[in-house]
Amino acid sequence: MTKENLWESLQEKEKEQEVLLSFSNDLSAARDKEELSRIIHERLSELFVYDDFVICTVDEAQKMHKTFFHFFREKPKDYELYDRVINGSYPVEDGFYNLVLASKEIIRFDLTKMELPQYIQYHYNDGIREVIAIALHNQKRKVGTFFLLLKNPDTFTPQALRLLQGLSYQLAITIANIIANEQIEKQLNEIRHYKQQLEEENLYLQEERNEGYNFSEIIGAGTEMQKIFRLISQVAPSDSTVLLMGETGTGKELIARAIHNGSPHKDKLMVKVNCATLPPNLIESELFGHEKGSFTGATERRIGKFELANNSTLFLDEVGELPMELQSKLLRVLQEKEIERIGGRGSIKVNVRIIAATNRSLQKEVDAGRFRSDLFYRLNVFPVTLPPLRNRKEDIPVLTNHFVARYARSAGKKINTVSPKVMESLLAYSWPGNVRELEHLVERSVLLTTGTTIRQMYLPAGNQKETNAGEFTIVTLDEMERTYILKVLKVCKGRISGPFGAAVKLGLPSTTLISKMQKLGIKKEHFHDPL
Ligand SMILES: Nc1ncnc2c1ncn2[C@@H]1O[C@H](COP(=O)(O)OP(=O)(O)OP(=O)(O)O)[C@@H](O)[C@H]1O
Repeated sequence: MTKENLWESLQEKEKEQEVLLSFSNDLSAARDKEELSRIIHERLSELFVYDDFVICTVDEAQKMHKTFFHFFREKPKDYELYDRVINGSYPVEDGFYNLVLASKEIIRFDLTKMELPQYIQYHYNDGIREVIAIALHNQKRKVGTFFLLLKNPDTFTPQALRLLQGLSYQLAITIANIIANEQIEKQLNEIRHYKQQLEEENLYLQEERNEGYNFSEIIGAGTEMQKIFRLISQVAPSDSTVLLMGETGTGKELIARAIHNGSPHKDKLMVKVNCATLPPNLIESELFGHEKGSFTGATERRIGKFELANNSTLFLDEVGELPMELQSKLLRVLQEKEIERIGGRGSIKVNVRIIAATNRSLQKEVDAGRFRSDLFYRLNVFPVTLPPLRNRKEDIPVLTNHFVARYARSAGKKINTVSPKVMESLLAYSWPGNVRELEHLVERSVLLTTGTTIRQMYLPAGNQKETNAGEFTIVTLDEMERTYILKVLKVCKGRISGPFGAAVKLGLPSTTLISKMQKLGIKKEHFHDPL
């Protein structure tokens, strides 16, 4: 080599080093695939003539490879086919890919002279005739491959190949970093998901605590409740769906909690949804959750009660109130054991034990066409019907004493019993509101009592059996009015307004009746047909 040639060659090498250095600097700044592709394309176009490029990655076991990024100049004609080919996963050992991966040098493939694997055949059909391929190594690990696709072969000089070889090291490092970043991002998303789940659980627990439930004490010495206890202990340890039926206030929720507490999931939270109190447009989101922006008002992603109850129990209270559309969705979830968040892209597997409760007869609802029969059969796996309090009078004394003790304790009073006369009136009363009504009555009486014995309890009029002809119980005007309105509502089958509604019968505008009902604490469940 002459002095001039040597000098030229040195200058050329120096230029190459410069190009490599600045290219490497650019590459190391790439944070994601898109940025990486933009940098590669901008910089490579300054140096070489090529059509497309593809970066592939190999899996941990070095058995399969797939496309990491494909840069194309012309939009694929058959996008469906393109999508299938590019998103496919292919074995490394195909007589093509393994050659590239094993080689430390750049390999040039003349596609007209060889048998082509499917993913290369696709590019060949698109007019590509030469592939310049290089393996990407990061430290000792093979990360993947880089393919330059050329429609017009032979445009590459030995200098261009050298440059490409030099670039492959930085390229491998960048790709390994991007993959690591993607994994970290994925893990962060999972952590965010669990954090959100924990926050929701926490919030839920606080709400539950505020409601002040006491799960451990279910009173029921009589034969009716003893039968229920036997049923509960049979079903609790299994994962069977339970349908609790019974009038309002008979203790369905209490029993649901007892079943959960006797189940293998007792250490987890039992999640409750009241299907009657949620506005119909929110039930779906409440049950299945929603993604951010999936509807107006969905400012944050929210996981639904089904997801919250994963590997635990979901208590669907007042399930008979579920709108028809939601009934179908619930049925699908129960059958397929997976949910879809509103606005979500995929389904999420859930393992949830269902306890449903209703104070309506679901069979009657099915007959009336208001409840899907297939959902009814799904829920009616293990039905338990709680008896109304009037049919288990033997429990009234012990329940009364239990509530007296509880409310006296919390009021800081030394009340320990009720007078025989009061007990007699409690036993004679028909208890339309069941145990809840008894509980509230005792609570009120405890507050009004000054001595150690409750001597007076103000039972609503109209429901007592006459103990002595000619005797009548004095009640407040509010109680009288409440009982009368309830009676009229029952006669009117729960209709408030309209020509056959209670308002017309009572000679009141329906708005006045509604506000009276609110004032007197009359709720829908008080005048719905009991079972
Ligand atoms: N056997 C019982 N022993 C002690 N307390 C009871 C019993 N049954 C019900 N209660 C109490 O009565 C109240 C009403 O019970 P619960 O909420 O479980 O009834 P429910 O049938 O679910 O009512 P609804 O249908 O109106 O939701 C609760 O405070 C509960 O603790």
